[in-house]
Amino acid sequence: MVWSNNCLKLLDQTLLPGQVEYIYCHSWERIAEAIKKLEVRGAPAIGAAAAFAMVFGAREAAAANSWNAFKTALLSVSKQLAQTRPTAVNLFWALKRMEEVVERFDENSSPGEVLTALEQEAIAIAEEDKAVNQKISKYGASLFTAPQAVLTHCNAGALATVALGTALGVIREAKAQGNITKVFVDETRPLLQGARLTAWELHQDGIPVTLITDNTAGWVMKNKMVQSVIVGADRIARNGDVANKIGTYSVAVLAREHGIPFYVAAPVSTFDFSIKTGNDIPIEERCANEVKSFGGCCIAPEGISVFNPAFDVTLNSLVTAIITEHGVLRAPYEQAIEKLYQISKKSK
Ligand SMILES: CSC[C@H]1O[C@H](OP(=O)(O)O)[C@H](O)[C@@H]1O
Repeated sequence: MVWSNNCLKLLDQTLLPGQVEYIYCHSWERIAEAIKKLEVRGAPAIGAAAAFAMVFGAREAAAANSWNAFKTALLSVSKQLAQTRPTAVNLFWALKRMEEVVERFDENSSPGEVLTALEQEAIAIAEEDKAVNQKISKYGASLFTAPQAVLTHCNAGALATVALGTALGVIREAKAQGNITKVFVDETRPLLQGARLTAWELHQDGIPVTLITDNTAGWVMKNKMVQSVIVGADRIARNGDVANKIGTYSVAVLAREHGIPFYVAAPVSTFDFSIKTGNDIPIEERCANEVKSFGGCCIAPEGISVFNPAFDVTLNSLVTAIITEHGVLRAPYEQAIEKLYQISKKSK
């Protein structure tokens, strides 16, 4: 994503890999639509996009005739952005950061001052994500100490973040260090973020990719074709339970069964310090048609019921390590995440 000349330029991820086309957003409503339609997706990317949406929202709200009316109008925009997708906590983390900027001002502040501060905060959120992913990549690569094949699920790459990616950032760094021989990519039904996005990203980088169907992951592990698994995350609870794309839990159970390490790469902004366990993570359910059709063709009988959760929750007991910008966390996760929480508070 690129912010320039009062426009947020987004790569339309619904058209990849066949078409590389951009969306030029000049309003908070267009960004909200892009998040809902997964034209922009991935927890950190959603957060950064929402931050820029708040910049547009503030400019619209600045037409209000009082400070309180401005704040009320902007809060309304924030609430509507919060309705776009429920699981990725980065969305709410970014909205909160933008709202906190407004609290630094009052009715005596000039509108220009407030708008400039909000734009600077959105830019900071985007720039921080790039730096955070570089740190995650370095810490994560330290776990790959010998050449190996790795499996990943969904897309936690540059497309899911502002740049570089979380899980794919680790894979890129480990590859640069000579420790990734091949990446097995789960296609990731129903929206195929793995086949369409991760395979595209890694292929562009010249990293050897082998695409598999989601139900091949177990057989790949059983046949010792991979030595590790790494995925991203959308929300991590204080006990280390991890919400991620549907199918992640199954991969984690298979990895445990086959004695393969299961790594999660995620920034502090993906931790929800307000919830104790994964039971409290809201799981987005999406429309039935995403499952009942494929490429515009009906693949199931009309009238049948569909259960289409976009995420699942991997229990902390199945997670070998969580890679963050402050280092690698290991069990017991309650203590490790409490330390992370203290570090994150100090770094504010
Ligand atoms: C680096 S966060 C990526 C995370 O987000 C994806 O979900 P979606 O494509 O629905 O936004 C998936 O869970 C990825 O692991």
